[in-house]
Amino acid sequence: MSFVDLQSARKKKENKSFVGAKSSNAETKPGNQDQSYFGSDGSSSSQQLSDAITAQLPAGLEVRADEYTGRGVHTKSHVQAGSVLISCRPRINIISTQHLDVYCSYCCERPQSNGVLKRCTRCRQVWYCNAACQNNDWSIHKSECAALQRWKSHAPSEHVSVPGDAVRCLGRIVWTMQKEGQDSSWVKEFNSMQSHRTSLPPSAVDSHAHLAHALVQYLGVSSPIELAPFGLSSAADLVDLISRFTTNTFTLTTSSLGPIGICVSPVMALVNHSCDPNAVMVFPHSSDSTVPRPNMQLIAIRDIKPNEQIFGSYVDVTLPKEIRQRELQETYNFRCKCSLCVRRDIWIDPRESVRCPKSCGGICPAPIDDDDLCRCDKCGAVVPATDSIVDARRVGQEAVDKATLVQDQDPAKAKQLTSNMIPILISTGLTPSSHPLLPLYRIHLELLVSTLGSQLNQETLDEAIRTSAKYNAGLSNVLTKGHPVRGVALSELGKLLAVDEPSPASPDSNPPPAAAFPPSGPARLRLAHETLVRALEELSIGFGKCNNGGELGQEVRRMILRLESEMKVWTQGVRNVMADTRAAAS
Ligand SMILES: C[S@@+](CC[C@H](N)C(=O)[O-])C[C@H]1O[C@@H](n2cnc3c(N)ncnc32)[C@H](O)[C@@H]1O
Repeated sequence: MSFVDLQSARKKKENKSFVGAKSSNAETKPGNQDQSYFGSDGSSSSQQLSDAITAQLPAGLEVRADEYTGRGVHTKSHVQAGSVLISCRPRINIISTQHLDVYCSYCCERPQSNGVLKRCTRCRQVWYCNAACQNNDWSIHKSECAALQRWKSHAPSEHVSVPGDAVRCLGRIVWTMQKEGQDSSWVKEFNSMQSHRTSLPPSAVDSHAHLAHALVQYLGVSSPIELAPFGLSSAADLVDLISRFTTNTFTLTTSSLGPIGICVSPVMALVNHSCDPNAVMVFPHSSDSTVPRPNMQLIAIRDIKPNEQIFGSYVDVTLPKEIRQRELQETYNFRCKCSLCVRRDIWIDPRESVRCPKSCGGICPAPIDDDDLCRCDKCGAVVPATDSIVDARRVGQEAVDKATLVQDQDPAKAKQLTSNMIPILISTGLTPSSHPLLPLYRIHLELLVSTLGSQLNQETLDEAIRTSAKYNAGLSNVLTKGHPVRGVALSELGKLLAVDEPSPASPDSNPPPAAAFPPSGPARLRLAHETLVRALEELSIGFGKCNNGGELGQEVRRMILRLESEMKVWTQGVRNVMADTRAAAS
């Protein structure tokens, strides 16, 4: 439906207007009392776009709505890849339970070198950098502190002595509402976010009910009337709260994309999803200490034309379409119709591809059913034994699920799963970007890297480098250049290559080092340098040019300089030896 169609549809909706393209126009100015918009499920919603949200949008951006995706953020002018589109401190953030003693619960930073976090002496669950962070957090932690103590006193065992992340985040949302009042801009901002209460899929009803139950317990409320001070006067309000939370929450990450918590930012929540995004949300941790932490940024990873919509991604876009669609439907309640999901041309998705059986260099679609006829895109060769590929992918998916589940508690078991499954999937012809080979490479790499700290040996280091190289090759086929996931993975590969070799191959070893991967000695250093330079290029886009690639970009830059001086020493050493040899011969 076009913008004009939308306006006529709007007229049929009794006097209501929507937040539209002409946001500067008085008729559609955000904050008008009669505003509503068409939700992505086609029903009209009463969410109003709060003035406080539009005030946070930079001048070059505006909110427009369409019938399918609801409101979304559009650019008014040309934007270059690597530009910061929105920068803000999330309104609410919490640190995940397993990281509570690692990251400050106010600024979400790790303590500076040699520093340690300090624990709240009352609840003994939440940690801060210093008294300043604790004071800044106290107005909300005050209620949280009492609730955490109450929860712990009723917990049946030590490992459930802290409520789940979602419940703790919901707690902070409602205590902020209570503290700031029902007419506050926070309540307006929160309530203007999308809710799917009227169209919840059956799969979501149980999880919402479970969350609601845990929240009520956490708040220490024993009757519905006691929810009134939080602005929750009916069960519908409670479902709305949880639906808004589920639909609009972001993962809080480190400067290298490690998940450490969750956060809510109503302005960022206006960004719609695409499986082929032109922007990403990151926490770059730039060196500018004047920026309030945590600092969340929306960054363009492609050049964006004027009037284009900005899309982030809500799910892992390296996953195949079927899995992405399922996750988007279950959590966000929509069927994705992005350019990648509706692609109709003859195109083989690298996420589901196998190598040509005749090794011509082409690829074939991975069979979904035993009787699929799959041909190479270059030479037309037919993929044989499709049933074994279908089976291997199914078992591979099971291995991914199981390895993910046991990765932290039983890494040896997880490694056994990945070590067994990877060669099977390679032998069926899956390409490195194919699912489930790509996530298996990632998990296997994480497991190898985690053992390197305690037992650095050449064999494990080399295996980690080979796995990382495969993982990077896979990512480069499915993610745009400059996507931060690519930058982080490349920097990891560069760092592994730069590790001092515990027992480098001798020049006369068999096979000759020049033919082996990874190379040894100076060739390895050169490759490390080249990889880190490429990583820095990608990080400078994905974590923002003005942030110099964020904290990780700065670390990579320092490593590049160190390698350059190391390589100079090598080169000088070789020159000296040659000069000595010449002198001795003459
Ligand atoms: C974080 S909100 C994004 C802003 C939202 N459109 C609004 O009006 O507030 C997420 C919700 O937006 C809608 N949405 C986001 N991306 C979409 C897409 N590509 N297609 C359809 N609906 C989408 C879905 O309803 C989803 O649950």
